[in-house]
Amino acid sequence: MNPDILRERQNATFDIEKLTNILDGGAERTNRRREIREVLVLNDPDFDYGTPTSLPTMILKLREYGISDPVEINWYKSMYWGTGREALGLHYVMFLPTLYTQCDSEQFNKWVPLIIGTYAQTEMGHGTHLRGLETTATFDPATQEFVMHSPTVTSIKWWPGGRNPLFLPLIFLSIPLSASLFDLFLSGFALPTCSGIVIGDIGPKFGFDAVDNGYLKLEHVRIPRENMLMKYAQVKPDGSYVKPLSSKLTYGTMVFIRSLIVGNAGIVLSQCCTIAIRYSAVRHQSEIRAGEAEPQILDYQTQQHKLFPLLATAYAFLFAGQYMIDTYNRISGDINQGDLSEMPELHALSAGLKAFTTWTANTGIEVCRMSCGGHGYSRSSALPDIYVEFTPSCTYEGENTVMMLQTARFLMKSYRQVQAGQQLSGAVSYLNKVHHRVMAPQAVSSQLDLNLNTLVDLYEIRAAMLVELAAQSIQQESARGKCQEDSWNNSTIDLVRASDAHCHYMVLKMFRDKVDQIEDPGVHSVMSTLAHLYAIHGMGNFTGDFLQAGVLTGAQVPSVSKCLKGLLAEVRPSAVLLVDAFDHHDKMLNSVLGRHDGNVYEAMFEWARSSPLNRTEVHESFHKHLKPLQAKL
Ligand SMILES: CCCCCCCCCC/C=C\CCC/C=C/C(=O)SCCNC(=O)CCNC(=O)[C@H](O)C(C)(C)COP(=O)(O)OP(=O)(O)OC[C@H]1O[C@@H](n2cnc3c(N)ncnc32)[C@H](O)[C@@H]1OP(=O)(O)O
Ligand SMILES: Cc1cc2nc3c(=O)[nH]c(=O)nc-3n(C[C@H](O)[C@H](O)[C@H](O)COP(=O)(O)OP(=O)(O)OC[C@H]3O[C@@H](n4cnc5c(N)ncnc54)[C@H](O)[C@@H]3O)c2cc1C
Repeated sequence: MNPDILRERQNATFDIEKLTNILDGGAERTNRRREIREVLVLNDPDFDYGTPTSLPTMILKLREYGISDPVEINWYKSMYWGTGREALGLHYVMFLPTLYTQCDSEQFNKWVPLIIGTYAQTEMGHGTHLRGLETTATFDPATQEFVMHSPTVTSIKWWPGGRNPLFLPLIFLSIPLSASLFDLFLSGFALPTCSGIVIGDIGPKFGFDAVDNGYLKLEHVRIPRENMLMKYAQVKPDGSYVKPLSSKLTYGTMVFIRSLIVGNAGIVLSQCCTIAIRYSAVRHQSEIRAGEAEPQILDYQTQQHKLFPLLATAYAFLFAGQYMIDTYNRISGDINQGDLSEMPELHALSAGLKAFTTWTANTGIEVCRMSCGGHGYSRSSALPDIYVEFTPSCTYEGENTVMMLQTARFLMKSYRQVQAGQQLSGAVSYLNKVHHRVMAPQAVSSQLDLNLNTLVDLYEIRAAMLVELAAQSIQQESARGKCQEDSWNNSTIDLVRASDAHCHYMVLKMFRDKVDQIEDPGVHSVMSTLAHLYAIHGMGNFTGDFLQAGVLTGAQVPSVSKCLKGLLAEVRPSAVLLVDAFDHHDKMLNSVLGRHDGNVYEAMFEWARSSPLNRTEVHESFHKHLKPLQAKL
């Protein structure tokens, strides 16, 4: 083991295993995750990663082991495929959940065990604006079929991932009866027997190469009436339409996957922090004091300032992901029982946190890559591949700006309710104080109050102020004679800013609540330090907001920076131990820089030598192209 990394692991001030258990949701979950990793994947003689049979093997193994929980599927897949994506991601996280949540019992029993599918909602002309989707599904009572049709070039289904060229069970969103409502259809076409279908691949992408994203054009293709997913809405044999309790129930799968993406952003950021911090512990470069040995780059304050706030953010997002999934499971359980009262809040929370966490993690991956210098740009670091695979999460499953505006819609509605004298509960209950003006900033002392509860209060006041400012912008636009829609559009910068601040407050609050639950003194101490770092770092990035909210004075601003530097120094001794607690297996990370043993250079040389370009002393292209050319010169 590299001596630097060995030294970093001595004198631990907290129990790493206990922290890993907290991240997994308990010791039993840690044991189960490791069982899946060690027994069901690594020590499985059929484990054949990287071969053409990998995908079918994985599917059959998941079924053989009876793994159906989304988190356990993700544990298995991420061990099997490492940090990359694979062609069946969409099947597990969108196609199957749609069948689970939108099929009636007969359809469920008929389809779920049997098929692999994709989710074809987006069209060439519309990905965000679902009410603008153009694909039609027209019911023909004479034949008891729906006629599926792509009326325009912009209605061609575009992007469905994992498009299987031969058999095409897919979930469709189409406009069967009226522009405002659309429903889900399962359309199983066996190509090429089924005429009226034009299918293909949309071509090379920025990345996501393991997933074949396709296109699908339908020309009056007929499917049985029974293929409409009929849990919430039905078309009867006589053609009568039974509307769902809410038209937004059709959107349920997107809420589910957005809820998963929150935790996934934490996982991906934790992978990158593991790579960058372990590498920064073994990389020596330049000098701090003339004549002395080159220091570990982790001892540079700027390197700590790049990485330690991201380390704190990774923990914050992992805890937010746990909260999001628990909230999703609770509310979707209520929805299943017909209680839709909290559906709007679930939508607003999942949409906002999906955007907030993916935007932050997306930027953070690049900071981790650049903090590793040239070796960070090598594919051997795994950081370029992680970035390329993660960055579309800011676009898919709800484009982030649009998602933030959905959260803003909920915040504005909540603000209006408070103005009308209603008492709010849940995540927006802090807006009650705005109405009663108890949001007045506390007496701000000359010293920065570092109590975590106080910091959460300051973030709450900041969010409330920005919500109020956005609402006032809309009111001012209306007062200028603008219609409601234009008043909204002319305030969308403020609205996104308010949603961002609301999510930031929510994430810090979840972090603080999780720290409060930690009983082990050592783990509590180090997690409390990270939560403080997360809060103070955000205060440094958004100082203007806190000044504008009156919860920070100009005189206190220097102490924010001073406090931040102190917290960076406090984290430094535990940095490697804190990434060890993420418990990412070398085989999954697949990173020369992030190896657990820290033996980076030896592994990098071996990695380079294994490159296909180094198979022969002189590359064949020399003999094929250059040598004949030289002979002519
Ligand atoms: C730990 C385990 C980890 C597992 C790993 C998971 C990681 C993930 C890996 C990646 C997986 C797969 C690869 C990705 C493949 C990508 C697939 C896709 O992208 S599928 C397509 C996704 N498309 C979208 O998300 C479309 C976005 N657009 C919309 O959702 C809507 O058009 C919207 C919400 C923008 C607008 O809808 P609409 O116009 O109908 O509504 P209004 O804005 O007019 O609002 C009216 C009213 O409705 C409420 N509303 C809207 N949506 C919802 C909802 N979903 N639920 C509840 N309520 C909703 C809205 O709030 C308004 O309410 P009101 O009271 O009137 O204000
Ligand atoms: C890797 C990848 C995989 C995908 N897989 C699938 C899949 O399997 N199945 C599927 O159905 N789809 C899939 N998609 C499509 C994806 O869901 C859409 O790209 C996404 O919903 C964004 O919609 P759009 O492309 O129409 O972007 P647009 O909405 O056109 O966004 C373009 C710009 O317009 C802005 N904008 C749009 N509306 C508003 C508004 N109301 N207010 C302010 N600004 C606005 C956006 O903020 C953005 O800046 C995938 C996409 C990617 C990148």
